[in-house]
Amino acid sequence: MTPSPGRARADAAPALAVRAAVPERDVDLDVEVPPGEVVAVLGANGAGKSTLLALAAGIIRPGSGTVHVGGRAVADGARWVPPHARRVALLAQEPLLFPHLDALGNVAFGPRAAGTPRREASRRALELLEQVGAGHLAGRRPAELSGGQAQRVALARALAPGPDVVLLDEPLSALDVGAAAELRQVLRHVLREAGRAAALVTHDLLDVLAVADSVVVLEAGRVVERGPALEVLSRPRSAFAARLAGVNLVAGTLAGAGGEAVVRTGDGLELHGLPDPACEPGTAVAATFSPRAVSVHRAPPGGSPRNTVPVTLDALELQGELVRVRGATPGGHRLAADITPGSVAALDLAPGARVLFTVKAAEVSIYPA
Ligand SMILES: Nc1ncnc2c1ncn2[C@@H]1O[C@H](COP(=O)(O)OP(=O)(O)OP(=O)(O)O)[C@@H](O)[C@H]1O
Repeated sequence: MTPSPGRARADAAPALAVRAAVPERDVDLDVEVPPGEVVAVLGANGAGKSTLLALAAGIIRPGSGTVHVGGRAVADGARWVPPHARRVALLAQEPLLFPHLDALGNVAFGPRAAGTPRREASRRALELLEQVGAGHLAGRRPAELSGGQAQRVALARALAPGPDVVLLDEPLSALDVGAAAELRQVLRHVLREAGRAAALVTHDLLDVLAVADSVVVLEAGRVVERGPALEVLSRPRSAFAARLAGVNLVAGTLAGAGGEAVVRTGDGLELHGLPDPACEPGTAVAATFSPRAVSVHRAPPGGSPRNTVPVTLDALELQGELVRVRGATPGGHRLAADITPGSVAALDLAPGARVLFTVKAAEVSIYPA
């Protein structure tokens, strides 16, 4: 797997390495999570995502191959380390907290069971609850927590024993949009920014953008694509990554703020858009917009405040009643527009045509990347 830019040390063992097959599921995987890196695991239903987590967590045994956690073999022909001794933590869709313990007790449970003295375990538990924005909930029992609050506590509990790798199985999918957005930022903070290694199974583009350093895409039990998150999403090769992206995505740096926000790329492309509140000027961001929001022109549209980008077309394909027109900017950013067959004819579009794509700033969403 491509090492993480800057963070993974070439000499450090991967936090997780699964090179294993489960023949009865027709799954044969080769997936690595470098130290300090969050890897998003993507794929359609039945692609093998849960099987990957189950192999890592020790819920199923591989038919052949090996599983390593923090450089230590936890499953191979000769060895089998049970789940509790693997130094992995699993966060599922449902928080599954102990109902009779308060939040602090839930988070301190793992360290206490491992022999940490009570006072030290409580201190550490409170620190983690504060990191996930749940310090004020320390004394509450699970029945007194909202879904989002309970999932924060479950996250703190997963982190408490100091696992080598955190496994997250669609951790936001049971939450409403608002709670999911908040927890997504918490995950970004405690995983990606804190340099904790994790494998995150998700179906959500926003999770990938906010939390993941890199992605692996699974299809029919095999890895079909892997690489840095923005690279895979902006130049998807697998059908699944293309569908997930489903949008135009341009990575760059944020300049300005609010109504004046601009994403600048290294090759001179600028896109005005609406930034997510979590975006900060000067940081890496991704501008996204739907192909349906793009208009195609042969000449610059007069007096328009829209973003205007030169594109050389390389493909036209029918998508329902519209034609998806694809091409690349001079800097190599791949973009798509969905327009009517009538427009395609009127503009005389064909591969090789040089056109201008325009999109209103109000149609461009900017997310932290
Ligand atoms: N308990 C099981 N016994 C046998 N086969 C299974 C079992 N669980 C999953 N499979 C099969 O293994 C393959 C991989 O499934 P897996 O659950 O890992 O996919 P997934 O990507 O997690 O899917 P989803 O997004 O639906 O959760 C599929 O062909 C599935 O039918």
